[in-house]
This record gives sequence, structure tokens and C-alpha cells, in this order.
Amino acid sequence: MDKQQQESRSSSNKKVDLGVIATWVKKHASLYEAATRHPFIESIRNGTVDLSSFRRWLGQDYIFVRAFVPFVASVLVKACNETDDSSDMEVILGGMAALNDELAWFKKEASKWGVTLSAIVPLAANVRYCSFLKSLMSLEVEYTVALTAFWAIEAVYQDSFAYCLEEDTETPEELKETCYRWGNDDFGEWCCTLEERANRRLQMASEDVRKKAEAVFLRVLELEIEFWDMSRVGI
Ligand SMILES: Cc1ncc(CN)c(N)n1
Repeated sequence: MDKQQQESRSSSNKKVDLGVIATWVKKHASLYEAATRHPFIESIRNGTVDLSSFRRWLGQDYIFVRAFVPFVASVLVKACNETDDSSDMEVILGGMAALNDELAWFKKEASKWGVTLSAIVPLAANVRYCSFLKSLMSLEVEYTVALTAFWAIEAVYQDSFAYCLEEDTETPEELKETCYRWGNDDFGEWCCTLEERANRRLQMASEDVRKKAEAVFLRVLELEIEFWDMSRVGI
């Protein structure tokens, strides 16, 4: 990536350096927006959400998160093998700890909404996403690529649910706890730290690895869109 691509103008019209990831978010803004401002999310935000769609999302996401845990563990193993900077390990471990709470939260929430988690059959888009996660666990996938995927997966949820918590939204009271789970400021800050760690690796990566990471970022966005779609129409 050349210098020009990484520069942007600040409000005072000074040139500021953008990280690699911010450059990609800008370059692929329409896809990023489709993933983080999806009609399912818009329907939560404007209060028109169909609760059967919400229940479907809840059950499917529980299955996804169970598959996500071993993926994050594989990122942690790669971090231990490929970097002597312990900051990466600490950030990834923080993410794993949050996933432990997340699984407990799904169980509690499922019983509140009358969703029987043991009876959930993964739908096609979820199966595709989980097999993509599995493919990223391969030893052949570089740490930088896997770390970028981890960031993208978490960032889509953070951005989407934080949007539902902005002022003057019609998010139903009973869904605010769900939005807060990923939309809260602490999780937002953790995502920013993860982005910094990924940017640091991307900055020092070869062009080939950077290209692979960009492709994985785009694939995550597509899969997140399909995941939201599935919640709405059950395809
Ligand atoms: C599909 C999906 N993407 C991301 C996240 C956030 N861990 C999630 N729970 N589910």
C-alpha cells in the first residue's frame, strides 16, 4: 500500500496517517455499511424488529459463538508462536474471557425468549460462516490474517449494536441488554485496541499477507451480511 492510500485529511485539513484497517474500511465503505447497517439492525434501532427474527438470530448466534471459541483459541496459539510482544496475547485473552460470559449470557437470554438451544439446527449461512472459521484455524493461515479476521468479526457486532444505542433511537427496551452486550463502550475500546494490534502486524507484513488479510476482511463482511439476512428470512 502506498503512502497516498494511507493518508487522509483531518478536519483542520492536515494530512493524517490512517491505519491499514481504516484505509480498507474507507475503500470498502459500501460493503462495511451493508454489514453494520443491515435492515435487521435498522429494524432493532427503529423498533420494528420482528421478534421471531430476533429469536432466530439468538439461537443461530449461540451456535456461531460456540464455533468462534476454538477459532479465537487458534488465534491465541498463533500469537504465542509468532510474536514475542505479550500485548497481543493479553488482548486476545481478554476476548476469550468475554466469550465465556457471552455463552452464559446466550443461555440466560434463550430461556427468557423461550428459545431451546439444544434444538437449534444451524442454517446454511451459519454453516458457511462456521466452516470459514474452521478454514482460518489452519496452520497455513498467517497470524496477521487470522488476527484481522478476529478484529473484523468483533467490530461488525460492536459497530452494529452501538448504532442501536445512539440517542433518539426506538430500540425496544427488552432488546437494549442485547445491544449493550456488544455496543458498550468498554467493548468498543477493546475493539480499538485489537484494531491497533492488527494494524501493527499489517504494517510490517509482506504485500502478499496484506492482500490475503484484505480478502479475509471482505469475506467476513459478506458472511456477516448473510448471517443477518438469515435472521430475517431463515434462508
Ligand atoms: C455472527 C457473529 N459475528 C460476530 C459476533 C461477535 N462475537 C457474533 N456473536 N456473531
